[in-house]
Amino acid sequence: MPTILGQNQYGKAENRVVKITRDGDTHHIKDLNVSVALSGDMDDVHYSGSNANVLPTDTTKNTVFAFAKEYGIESAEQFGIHLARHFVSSQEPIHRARIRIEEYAWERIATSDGNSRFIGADEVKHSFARKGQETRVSQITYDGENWEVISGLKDLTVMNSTNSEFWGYVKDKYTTLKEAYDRILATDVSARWRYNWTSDEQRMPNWEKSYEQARKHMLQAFAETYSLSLQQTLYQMGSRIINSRSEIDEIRFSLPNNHHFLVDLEPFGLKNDNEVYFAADRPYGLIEATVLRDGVEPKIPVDMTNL
Ligand SMILES: O=c1[nH]c(=O)c2[nH]c(=O)[nH]c2[nH]1
Repeated sequence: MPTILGQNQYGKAENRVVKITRDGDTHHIKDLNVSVALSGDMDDVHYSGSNANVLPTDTTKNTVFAFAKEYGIESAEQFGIHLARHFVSSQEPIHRARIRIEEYAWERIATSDGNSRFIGADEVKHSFARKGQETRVSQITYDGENWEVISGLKDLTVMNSTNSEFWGYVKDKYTTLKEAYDRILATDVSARWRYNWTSDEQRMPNWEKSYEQARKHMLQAFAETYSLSLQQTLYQMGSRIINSRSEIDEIRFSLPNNHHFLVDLEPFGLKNDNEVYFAADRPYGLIEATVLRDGVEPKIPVDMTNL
């Protein structure tokens, strides 16, 4: 049965590039998921396996990261235009380039007090929360006499583009991790907190206000902690809530460490001065712990934050 090749395209999909632009100590983030699809004179590679017209998909990936440094990311559209033009105009066999880009929006974490050296008027200059995606959750249990209310949130994605280090850890024969003195710290917060209210219906907490305040304190602690580990940041987030909200006795966190690896741009003659990162999705470190008011029995189940 004779066959012919139909429409075809190829390239590297889902290049997760994060670009930090430093304007003094104010940082700006562009966080993109860039997919490259090229087409042109590609009959030979399909029919005979000749790669003579094939720019490797690996090269298309490198180009995305190198262009983030060389041209910056002014907008997704502008970045896509640069890339598409480059592939079509620099490679004779390539006639068409389709660049698809998803952009993840971030907003600065607001603070109430201006007393931290990291804080401007009312925003942290290097701390961001991803726009509009967290889910608020709660679990209410009643046995006819007593109530147990556990509230929380999941998928609250936050990032500090500086003020995070990780060093001084155990090194054995399998350790390859390099010590970091200025890294990105990013996580998707999953937290559950337990209210100490159990019965007096006249003295029920204001659930809406309590949620807003717990979320706010958690975010402020994330933004304001100069972090030596995600574990340390977790503890600060938890104790800030316990110390500022008397109605909450216990909080449990599950925090993935969303790794951002500096891209080696030296092969392209470019210096990466903590600007261009590859946002890896897996594997990730997973840091989990409960923070309790002193003297209180822990009651939040260990696995609850993973639900
Ligand atoms: O904040 C961190 N805590 C760790 O336990 C850890 N382990 C690791 O490889 N990187 C990190 N980062």
